Amino acid sequence: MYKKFKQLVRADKSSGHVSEQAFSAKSQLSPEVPLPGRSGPTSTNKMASIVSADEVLSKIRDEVVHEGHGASHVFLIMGASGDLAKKKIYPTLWWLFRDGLLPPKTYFIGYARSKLSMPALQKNCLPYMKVKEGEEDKVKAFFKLNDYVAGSYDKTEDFMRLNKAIEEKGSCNRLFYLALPPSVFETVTLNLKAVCMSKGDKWTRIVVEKPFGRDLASSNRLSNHLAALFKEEELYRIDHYLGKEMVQNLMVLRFGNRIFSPIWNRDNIASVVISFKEPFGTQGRGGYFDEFGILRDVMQNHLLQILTLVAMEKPPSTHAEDIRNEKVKVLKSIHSPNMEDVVLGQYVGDPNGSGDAKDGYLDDPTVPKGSVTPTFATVALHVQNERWDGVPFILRCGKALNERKAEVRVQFRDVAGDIFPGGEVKRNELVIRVQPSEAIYMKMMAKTPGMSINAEESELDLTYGSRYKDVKMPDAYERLILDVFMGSQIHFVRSDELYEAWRIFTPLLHHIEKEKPKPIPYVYGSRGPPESDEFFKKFNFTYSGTYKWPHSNSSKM
Ligand SMILES: NC(=O)C1=CN([C@@H]2O[C@H](COP(=O)(O)OP(=O)(O)OC[C@H]3O[C@@H](n4cnc5c(N)ncnc54)[C@H](OP(=O)(O)O)[C@@H]3O)[C@@H](O)[C@H]2O)C=CC1
Ligand SMILES: O=C1O[C@H](COP(=O)(O)O)[C@@H](O)[C@H](O)[C@H]1O
Repeated sequence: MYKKFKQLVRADKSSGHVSEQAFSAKSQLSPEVPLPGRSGPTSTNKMASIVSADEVLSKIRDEVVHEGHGASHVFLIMGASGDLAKKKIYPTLWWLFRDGLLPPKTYFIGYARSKLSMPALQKNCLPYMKVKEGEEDKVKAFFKLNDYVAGSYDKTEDFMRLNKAIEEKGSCNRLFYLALPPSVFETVTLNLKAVCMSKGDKWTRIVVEKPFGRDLASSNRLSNHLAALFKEEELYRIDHYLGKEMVQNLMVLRFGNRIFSPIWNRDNIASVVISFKEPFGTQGRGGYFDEFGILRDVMQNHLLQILTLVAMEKPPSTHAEDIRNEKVKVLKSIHSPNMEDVVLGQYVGDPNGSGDAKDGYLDDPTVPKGSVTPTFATVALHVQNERWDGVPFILRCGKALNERKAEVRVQFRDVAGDIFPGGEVKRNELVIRVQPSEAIYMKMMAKTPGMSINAEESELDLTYGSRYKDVKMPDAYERLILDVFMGSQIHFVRSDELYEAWRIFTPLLHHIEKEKPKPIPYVYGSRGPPESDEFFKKFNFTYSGTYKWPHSNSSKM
């Protein structure tokens, strides 16, 4: 029955196979879904021109809550019994509800195979919801709006029951969050399309979580499947890094400041480093991780998305399609890296460490014996266009490292004709710290205060913790889920972006899988393999180690 249904939908869409070009043409044509009560691009521009999180939140209240035309919304959590649902999705919905950011008539329905009662589901989620004292009544009110339907992922009758539960809420917009394993993805989406779509003037939006395939072919299969069922503007592919404050800030920083545009190019920038570091290993989830490895888990999506925002040309507007068109152009200018552009590592236990740190990746009982899956990778990508030719973009990510950190480091070229004796002049570096403790700082030379005329390293510093003391910084999922309510796709991945991301990484991934190069061992809690630092030098990133920041506890701010 599913096959037949799929064929029918495909037949409807002429060829049934949606090519890369077709994706691209279609998404370039389709305008962004407008905010409730407003026309598309204008409203989106308005949102993007606001900088502070507080302003954004109050604007959202205006736009979504008060201009929601009184429409009912049902938020469906598909896979409601799972890890993502309990740790991220339910807590996020609760925070949005608590802060009054959701449209007034929003209901929540969880769906999964487990025969759970609502109190049992509530018990699973509560530990992650950070309910504060005094919020007990509100949390009760939140759960009163929640229902749970148990059903299979492949029986249409079960989806009919789900549809009935939705219909009991009246005519409503429907937002399906697919917090599901890839194995049930196809049958669930087929059933949703068959029996659970909204009717009349109400919309249906589908939020899709990664993994979006595991290489170009599987990702294309998934994209074609989804394109046969839903319109691109109904699909929201989440990359939660696009919901982070400092990642969203990249556009404003680059295009809202006159000082950066003239220097943002190969004439002035020596190299760009985009880093992700985590201080813990696979924590017993190595079985899952081993199927993907760090390149698929973090680099191909989060770090590459950040790269596109650093490297893209200025879009004509902040309309989602204009931004995503520019991001795709950057990706199209990147060739696949080969093994000379790569350092791979795998963590080993630290005999002197405590707790988890004693165990290496291969000590995780869920990891296959002798696995060569990398838990650390440094890759140099080259954006071969007029702006960036010759500027390496060094992407680096790893688990079980010495700290939690995500940052972008734009290192400028050496000052020409240095007049200061003793080699004191160091390269400028613009650092955008994504997490923890958001900050933007420019490492720069200044005269040593006092009688001397020496130059010394100092900084221009925008530390969010001190500059925006009372601003509540929303979590990435809060922003992104609200975006879905509002119909804004700016911070979601379009199908052609996904295509290009896999095109870049698939040859390398296949090579690694075939040749099984042994990753370089690095000790749990270290900075990764020393070879990665050598690699940085080779790709024109100069580390002097001389810069000193006066506040010793800066990274804890
Ligand atoms: N607003 C704020 O909060 C500000 C905070 N600071 C803080 O000051 C401190 C120093 O600033 P930062 O810009 O990091 O200064 P540095 O240029 O000294 O960079 C230090 C970082 O360089 C990396 N590194 C170490 N050895 C090498 C190597 N051989 N090759 C390449 N990279 C290497 C390390 O990070 P990795 O292990 O990731 O490679 C290290 O953390 C940081 O803690 C920073 O957060 C500074 C300015 C403003
Ligand atoms: O997507 C993923 O991201 C998390 C890190 O997210 P963060 O917001 O905590 O930085 C990572 O732990 C996980 O392996 C990866 O799949």
